[in-house]
Amino acid sequence: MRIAVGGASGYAGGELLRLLLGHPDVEIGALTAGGNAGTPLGRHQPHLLPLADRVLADTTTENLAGHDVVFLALPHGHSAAVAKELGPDTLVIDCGADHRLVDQDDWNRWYGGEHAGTWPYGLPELPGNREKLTGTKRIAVPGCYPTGASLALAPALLAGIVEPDVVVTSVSGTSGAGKSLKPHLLGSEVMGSASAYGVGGTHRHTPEIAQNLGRVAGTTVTVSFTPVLAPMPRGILTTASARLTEDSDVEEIYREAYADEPFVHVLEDSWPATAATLGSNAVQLRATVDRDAHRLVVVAALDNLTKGTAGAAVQSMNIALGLPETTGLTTVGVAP
Ligand SMILES: NC(=O)C1=CN([C@@H]2O[C@H](COP(=O)(O)OP(=O)(O)OC[C@H]3O[C@@H](n4cnc5c(N)ncnc54)[C@H](OP(=O)(O)O)[C@@H]3O)[C@@H](O)[C@H]2O)C=CC1
Ligand SMILES: CC(=O)N[C@@H](CCC(=O)OP(=O)(O)O)C(=O)O
Repeated sequence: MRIAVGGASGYAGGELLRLLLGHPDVEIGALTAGGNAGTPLGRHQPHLLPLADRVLADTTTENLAGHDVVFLALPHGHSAAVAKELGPDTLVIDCGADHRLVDQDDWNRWYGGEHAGTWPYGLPELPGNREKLTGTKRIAVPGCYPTGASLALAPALLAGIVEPDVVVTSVSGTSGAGKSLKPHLLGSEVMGSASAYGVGGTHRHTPEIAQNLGRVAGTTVTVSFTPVLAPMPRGILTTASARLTEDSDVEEIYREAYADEPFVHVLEDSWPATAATLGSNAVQLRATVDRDAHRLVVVAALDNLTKGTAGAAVQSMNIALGLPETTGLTTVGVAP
């Protein structure tokens, strides 16, 4: 199976290629970029030695056509035009946000411009998603924050044990912001400091989290989401909470919800930490009850570039193509 990666010089593109180099059914075809087209991949992804001499092509439909699978790891708003020109037989996997949202008003408010449509959503662990991914030729990969937040709260909302009004705080590593130069991500700004941003319900992942949880709960879910930037290259640690409507064995609800999921690990003896998930497609999570506050509290850790993007893309590709879901993916992290 020949694959192409649009945006191969970026963080998500690099992680896709790291995983795809270990996928037994994949042959790596075209690799494209924006301004860095014409330069060797090794200059941008020195960890991908087997591909170091490959020269990046321009991100055009012509260069990406003729592959069985095309991954698009491009900035928001750039995937739709490319995807439209790729034939219906090509599996197109968009790591950006262009095809995630269902509601036109949400799209207009949070992104704007023409809405390219909604594709099957690459978070197989949410009810109904795995079936929609099977055999599809178009996949929208979730945002990294919605992955942690949705997996943290879905079992409780599905079981109906919490109010549909949730609070989520997620600490993220800096690679979540992409590779292009951003003054607030300069080492001197980030090192030795954690800082909140997108505060007060202004982050564009808020509607995506609400969309996922609303679908699970069968009712509108209000989401108060705060992202926090931390001085680490990768990883997301999410703390999510909601008021309980009844006394329940939350540990058992979470254990059962994810018992058959190869990539979601419910911890019993320790609390999730990002370091344990680095480079792995695992989400580690644990739920408990804050008895005095009468709230469910869930902590979830994942690698924003693996399960948060590229790993989810490969996992979803496997499902779409009828391959074993775990092919080319690991739950083994890198530590310390
Ligand atoms: N980083 C993360 O944790 C996550 C990222 N994503 C999504 O994945 C996508 C890529 O993100 P990320 O890898 O972090 O971003 P990067 O900035 O690291 O990479 C962007 C890639 O797109 C290319 N590119 C930029 N502008 C253009 C253009 N005008 N035309 C064609 N190619 C272009 C860049 O090429 P060049 O080097 O030439 O500029 C580079 O290869 C985004 O949509 C992002 O939202 C999703 C979930 C998590
Ligand atoms: C730390 C950081 O800046 N993170 C990014 C989220 C990256 C991501 O998941 O997602 P998209 O695919 O939706 O861009 C941000 O807050 O914009």
